[in-house]
Amino acid sequence: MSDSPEINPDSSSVPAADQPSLLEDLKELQSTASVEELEIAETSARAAIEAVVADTAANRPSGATPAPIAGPFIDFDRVSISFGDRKILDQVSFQVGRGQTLCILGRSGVGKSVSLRILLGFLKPDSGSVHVNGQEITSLGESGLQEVRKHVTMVFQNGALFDSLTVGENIAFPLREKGGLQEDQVQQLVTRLLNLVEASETINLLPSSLSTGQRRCIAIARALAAQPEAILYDEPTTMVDPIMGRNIGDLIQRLKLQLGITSIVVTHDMRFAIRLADLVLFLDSGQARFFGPIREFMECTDPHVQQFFTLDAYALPDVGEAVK
Ligand SMILES: Nc1ncnc2c1ncn2[C@@H]1O[C@H](COP(=O)(O)OP(=O)(O)OP(=O)(O)O)[C@@H](O)[C@H]1O
Repeated sequence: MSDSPEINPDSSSVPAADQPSLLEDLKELQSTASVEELEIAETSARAAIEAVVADTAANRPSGATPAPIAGPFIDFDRVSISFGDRKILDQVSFQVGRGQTLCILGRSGVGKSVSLRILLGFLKPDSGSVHVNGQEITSLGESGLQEVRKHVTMVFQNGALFDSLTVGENIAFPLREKGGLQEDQVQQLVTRLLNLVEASETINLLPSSLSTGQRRCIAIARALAAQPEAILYDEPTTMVDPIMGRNIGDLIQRLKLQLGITSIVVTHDMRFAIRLADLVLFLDSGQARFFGPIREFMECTDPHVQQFFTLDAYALPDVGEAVK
């Protein structure tokens, strides 16, 4: 199969220079562009990334970022939650290292989104602990949780954009909220973030005129404006076409490789998970049936995992090939 998905190498074991980057996207231009055009495109791509990285570091208020701790950035330890007499998560554990991407897979209703809401403190587990950068969050009050949400943010399916504000104003919103930036700095950062998500042409549009996929890219740019260390995505490829799905996947990958963002992605899309994940959490009947590297997941012989592959192969025929 010519376009079989590649399994991502463990990012921690690959030298940065060998990792794919935004600049690799430019290789696609090689068949059509002149050497000069390529150099300009490459230079501006590199400049956009470096500028966002620099701004991300420079504009973070001093003392606002907790010092990195040794150990996982996110640690979900034996977490259980029930609604009424329905146990949704039963002693579920997983860990995500800084800069890693975890994909949470499983059939409908197994608690994937509930896990994200627990991580953001919107739901309290009945038992277990959740640490973010070493801090236990399940016992925090609202002000403590708001502090955590500055470092771990969420991109919702619908983008959760303000419909009355233009795209540019939506992205500027968290920058202005945070304070400390001159208006021209806000505008520069908005431009750079839109370049990073390759949507600069949308700056003056209202969200209602965007496609679902574009709204998600803008939501990612707005999430980045808050300078998070981790981004949680709930079904980022639902209701978008395969090309837009691939663009969103490429963007999540770039944020990992270029900005070191930690990602947790809830998805039904196996191809997406194969391309992006360092780690997989597979939820089934309240339990973590599998947690570990994507490569081991692909070889997992647990009958529940195998059944998921089989069902997925019905929905997406060429994923079956990838699983074999
Ligand atoms: N606040 C709540 N009160 C009661 N039940 C809830 C609540 N939140 C979620 N649930 C239930 O918990 C179960 C898991 O929900 P969740 O949204 O995590 O599923 P999911 O795995 O993300 O599924 P899908 O892939 O369909 O989005 C569902 O049965 C849902 O109805």
